[in-house]
Parts: sequence; C-alpha cells; structure tokens
Amino acid sequence: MAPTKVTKICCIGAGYVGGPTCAVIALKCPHITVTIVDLNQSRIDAWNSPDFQLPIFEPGLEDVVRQCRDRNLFFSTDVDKGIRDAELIFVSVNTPTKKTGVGAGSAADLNNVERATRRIAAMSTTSKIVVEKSTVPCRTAESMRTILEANSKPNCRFDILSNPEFLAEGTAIADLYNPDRVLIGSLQTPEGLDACESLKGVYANWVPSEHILTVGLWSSELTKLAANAMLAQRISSINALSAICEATGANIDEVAHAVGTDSRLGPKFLKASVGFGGSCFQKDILNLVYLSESLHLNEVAKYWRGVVDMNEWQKRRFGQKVVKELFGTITGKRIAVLGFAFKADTGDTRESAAITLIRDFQSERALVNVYDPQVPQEQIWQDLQEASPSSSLDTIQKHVTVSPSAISALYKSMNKPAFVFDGRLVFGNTERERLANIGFKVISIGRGDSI
Ligand SMILES: NC(=O)c1ccc[n+]([C@@H]2O[C@H](COP(=O)([O-])OP(=O)(O)OC[C@H]3O[C@@H](n4cnc5c(N)ncnc54)[C@H](O)[C@@H]3O)[C@@H](O)[C@H]2O)c1
Ligand SMILES: O=c1ccn([C@@H]2O[C@H](COP(=O)(O)OP(=O)(O)O[C@H]3O[C@H](CO)[C@@H](O)[C@H](O)[C@H]3O)[C@@H](O)[C@H]2O)c(=O)[nH]1
Repeated sequence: MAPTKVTKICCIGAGYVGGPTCAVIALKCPHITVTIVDLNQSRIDAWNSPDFQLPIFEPGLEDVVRQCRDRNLFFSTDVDKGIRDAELIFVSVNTPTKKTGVGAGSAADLNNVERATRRIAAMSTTSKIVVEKSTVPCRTAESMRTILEANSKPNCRFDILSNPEFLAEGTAIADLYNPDRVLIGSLQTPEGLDACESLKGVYANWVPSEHILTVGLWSSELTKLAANAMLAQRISSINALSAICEATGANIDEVAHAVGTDSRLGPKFLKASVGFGGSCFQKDILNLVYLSESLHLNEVAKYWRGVVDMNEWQKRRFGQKVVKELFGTITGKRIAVLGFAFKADTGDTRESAAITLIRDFQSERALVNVYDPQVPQEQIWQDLQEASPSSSLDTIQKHVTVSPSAISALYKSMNKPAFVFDGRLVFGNTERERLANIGFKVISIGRGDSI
C-alpha cells in the first residue's frame, strides 16, 4: 500500500505548540484542511475572535491566522468531529510534571495524552495516523498503541509516529518556517515507514528534505528530552561560571564570547541569566531524571538533576544579591521588576524566574512594582498566589503592585543610591555607563565590577 497523501489534519490541543504549529501547516499547505480542537472553550473562542485577540502572544502568529482562518484552518471544541474527519491527528496536549502520586515532582503527567488517545480510539471509524507532538517519556508511543489497538473498530488501523516540536516561544513562527530539523520517529515496519512518509510529505511542502530526519520511535522520543536537557545544561554551566566571575572580577559576557568562538562549542545559549524558566526545560529534565531512576541509573539521574539544582541556586542567589547590595535589608523598600514572563516576546509566565524572585522579595517584606506589557494582571496574581499558597491575595496585594508602565521606576523618583540589577545582561558597557552617568549604581549578573 502506498503512503496516504494527507489532506485532513486534526490537532488535539490549541496551546503554544498546537496553535502555531498547525497554523503554519495550514499556511504552507493550502490543500490540507487543518482543524485544531481543544476542550477549553475560552481558548477556542479567543482563536476564533473576530478581532484576532488570540490566546497566546507570538510575533507573526496573528498574520498567519489572519491568512488561513476559515479558509483551511479551523478552531473548534468539537473534539469528536475533529477526530472522525481526520486522516492524521497530532496529539499536542500539555504534559506537566506530576504534582501527586508516584513520581510526583519529576515524572510527566500523561493523563491528557491518555484521555486524548482513548477519545481517538472511541471516535475513529477509519484508519488514522496518530502523531505524538507533546513531549513525553521514552516509550509512550507503545502505551498509546496498546490503548488504540485494544479499543479499535474493525478495519480501523492506527499508526503511531513521534514528531517532537523544537520551537522556542517568542520565535515560534520563524522556527516553524525554517526549522533546524523536523524529527519523525516511526516503527521500522512497512506500515510504520509508510506513515512516516505521509507525515514527511506534509513537511516537505516547505522544509528541505535534508532537514527532515527519520529515526526509530524511541530515539525520537528520547531526542526531545536530550535536546532540552543539553540546552539547559549549557545555561546552568554558564550560570555556574557567572558566580565565579562575580567573585573574581571576570566578566561572564567576555568569557562566554571567548568560549563560544571555539567552533566545537558555538556561540548560542551561553547568556548568563537569573535562571532559565519556561514550561519545558525544568519539566523535561525532571522527566529524564525520573526515566533514569526508573531504569536504576542513579548516577545518570543525579547528573541531570544537577542542572535543575544549579538553576534553583542561581534564582535564589540573585535575590540574595539584591538584599546584600541594598545594605542587608529590603523591608519596606520599593523594587521595580521589569518583565514577568519567562523571556522576551512572550506572555507565557510558566516557571518564570520573576515569580521566584518576587516571592523571595515578598518574604523580605519589600514593596514590589511589576511591569510586563504582555502579561495580564490576573495571570500575575494567579502565579504569585500559587507561589505563596499560605498568603492570601490581599496580603500579596499589600506588597505587590502591577504597573501600567515602566515610568514609575525612573531615577528622579527613587531613593538614593538608586540601583539597577541586570539579571539578563541586557546592558552592555555603553548602557551601563549611561545609567551610571544618570546616577544609578549598576549591578549585573556575572560581573564583579559594579559601577
Ligand atoms: N510551549 C512550548 O514552547 C513547547 C515547545 C515544544 C514542545 N512542547 C510540548 O508540547 C506539549 C504542549 O505544550 P503547550 O505549551 O502547547 O501546552 P498548553 O497548555 O499551552 O496547551 C495544551 C492544550 O491542550 C488542551 N488539552 C489537554 N487535554 C486535552 C484533551 N484531552 N482534549 C483536548 N484538548 C486537551 C488544553 O486545554 C490546552 O489548551 C507539551 O507536552 C510540551 O512539553 C511545548
Ligand atoms: O543563553 C540563554 C538562553 C536562554 N536562557 C533562558 O532559558 C529559558 C528558555 O529559553 P528558550 O529556550 O529560548 O525558550 P523555550 O520556549 O523554553 O524553548 C525551549 O523549550 C522548548 C520546549 O520544549 C523547545 O522546543 C525549544 O527548542 C527550547 O529552546 C528562558 O528563561 C531564557 O531566558 C538563558 O538564560 N540563557
């Protein structure tokens, strides 16, 4: 049998991955009808909103949705119909770290994946290619296949592929237009390889074939965890060195630049920071830690856990540095936190270092002003409450204000000496000097030479 030429795709999960990924597929493949389904009514309403107030902020996304929506791109809460009509289904649901039960704190919670898989089995009356897009532990595809096969109807076969997503938030559209690689894992059986060819045919509409890598299912699943673990490891390595720089007078930007010119290491992902955040790095490393522990590879688990431990230390260390520089106490002092999301160009606050920092400032009874144009106020309050479950919202709001602009942090209105703490190395030497000329004392992560 020849590989199916896909014309109808359904994506289960209309979040940061499902939304942009399938919107770009719709744009690049006008002959394919793409329906993105989700149980969350308000999210789907936002995707369908007449004024394109989309549920996530991502540069370039609105333009893609404007071009395709209601042409060959549809958003719906009718999950069952989406499943029934499709030839190929992406499962792009969230897989957060488990909060309770076996593996709590490190294992991935696969409940959403299982629910979606059971729904596919229950609703399908024709054969489907089912694609794992969510980040999952190694061998999850096997569990999905077992569930699908145990519940399938006659003449209905399911082929499972792994196709992890490597986009980064803030650059998702550019990453999807021009990916370093698309990775597809399949069983190495004739049917598995045919299914792989079908999915490859979708990406081949815009991705050069040498950038589409095909591997075995388990390698594909593990590659996603490995890639994130190794990226995060670079950040923890440079952050560990930033502490040495502060203590010795070396400059972390100079060290990172010089190290990164070694072609074996390369210049990217060497920016020291207040710590990595986002919904993926910590979750996926902990997922790898749990997998290693389950395989009784305790030294391997310990090795990867170190990357997360270093990140936690870096976040705490930055908060402690602020207290130390402000003469040992920040009680009653007003601190402006510019940026609440986990990085620039996104409104996503999951695991943002700003949350830990503000929680630590609150415990010192500082007065905090938060400014982030991409993050709605309600999200900030929700995150801060989750970070300090023993404090009421009233108590938090006595210490934290959400500012509509960054103006209130201007030098003239500040107590002197006025400090700027640069936790993302956004200020180079010129900007540092300019701030110092205004009168600010500038303290940057990874630099012993405050000015
Ligand atoms: N966010 C990223 O940058 C990124 C990048 C690569 C991979 N990933 C991985 O992709 C997956 C999705 O991440 P995300 O950030 O898009 O999550 P998200 O929370 O933004 O979106 C997931 C969506 O799935 C929906 N959902 C959950 N269970 C469902 C079900 N049974 N039926 C229908 N809808 C359901 C939720 O309502 C939610 O809207 C995760 O496994 C994540 O690790 C994320
Ligand atoms: O040199 C650097 C690079 C990043 N960061 C921080 O690391 C975090 C993660 O940044 P980034 O990787 O750019 O964003 P994510 O959207 O989390 O993307 C990561 O996680 C995704 C989800 O799995 C993967 O698909 C991407 O390939 C992977 O880069 C952010 O807090 C950044 O500020 C640094 O501190 N220093």
